[in-house]
Amino acid sequence: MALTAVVRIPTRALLRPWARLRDSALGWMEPVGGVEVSTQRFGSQRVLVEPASAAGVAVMTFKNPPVNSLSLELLTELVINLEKLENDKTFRGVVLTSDCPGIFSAGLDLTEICGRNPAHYAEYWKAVQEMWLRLYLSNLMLVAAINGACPAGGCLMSLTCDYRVMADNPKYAIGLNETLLGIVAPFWFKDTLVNTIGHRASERALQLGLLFPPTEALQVGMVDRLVPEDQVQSTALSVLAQWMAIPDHARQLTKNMMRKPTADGLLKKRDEDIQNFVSFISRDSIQKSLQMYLAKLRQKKG
Ligand SMILES: CC/C=C\CC/C=C/CC(=O)SCCNC(=O)CCNC(=O)[C@H](O)C(C)(C)COP(=O)(O)OP(=O)(O)OC[C@H]1O[C@@H](n2cnc3c(N)ncnc32)[C@H](O)[C@@H]1OP(=O)(O)O
Repeated sequence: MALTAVVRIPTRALLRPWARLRDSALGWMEPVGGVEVSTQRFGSQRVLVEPASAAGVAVMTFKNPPVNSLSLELLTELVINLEKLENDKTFRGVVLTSDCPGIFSAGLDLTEICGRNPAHYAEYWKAVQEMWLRLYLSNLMLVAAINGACPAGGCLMSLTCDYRVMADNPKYAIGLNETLLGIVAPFWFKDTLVNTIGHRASERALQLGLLFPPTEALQVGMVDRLVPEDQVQSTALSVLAQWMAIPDHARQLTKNMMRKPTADGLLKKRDEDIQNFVSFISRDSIQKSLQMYLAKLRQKKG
């Protein structure tokens, strides 16, 4: 496979995302008795962040209708808000969930990787890498409250969390279905899955692009718990309450020990991975496959 395209990788956007988006954090910190504590809802247009009633816990809700596709804007806002939470030492745990009924996230925004130019693909892929690295290596305890469909990039996002609670609704499915779109999950998607469900199950799931209904997802270990739909968030919060009992320092060092070697795999060749992605996604045959897939999604309604 010849991977020869050379593209300029824009660095302005994600290295300093603060400079790119207007900060809409209202009442981020309130001085109380000389100590700064977070008390109010904050976040941005597509990522709401709300302190939970339990101390030290926040709920991060994705709100990018209709399907929470991971657009460049959503990815940027996610990273900004995560960084705020990481920097605010009052928070130790975060529940990630969705505001779109029946959908956790439809994964990467196909309109970002279809019909655009190489510079855009490079900028977008850098944002996807950044989202994965920040979530995967986060010092915070992350619990995914999967309240709907969770394909591809949505599944990847949930796999970066420390624990996954999924709605027990057979209409929903979770998995890395990239091959069904004619594309290939990159090595770091694969590594994240292997670290979660093991090599053999990953090999089968990735080749076949399997989307697991909740019961099968639980059996294979892709999610940790199934609960009725209206209990997904409350269960995620109670899981976090249990994890909060562990001393942070020891837990964080342990998490880092488990995950750093996988993250290093990407950190060592981020630029090469971007070049590979841009070459691959720019091919006519891949663009045709993506266009056909998008057209099929759009036709579903008609
Ligand atoms: C070298 C490495 C190379 C490549 C690696 C690239 C990695 C990619 C990973 C990915 O994440 S690719 C994205 C994969 N995602 C999917 O396959 C999910 C596709 N969507 C669905 O299956 C369904 O939309 C749903 C189950 C999430 C929701 O179903 P439903 O509630 O019936 O909604 P609709 O299907 O009617 O969709 C509403 C609306 O949203 C558009 N849309 C859906 N998914 C995406 C998406 N991922 N990106 C952009 N837009 C999406 C859909 O076309 C509809 O648009 P309308 O204009 O018709 O309203």
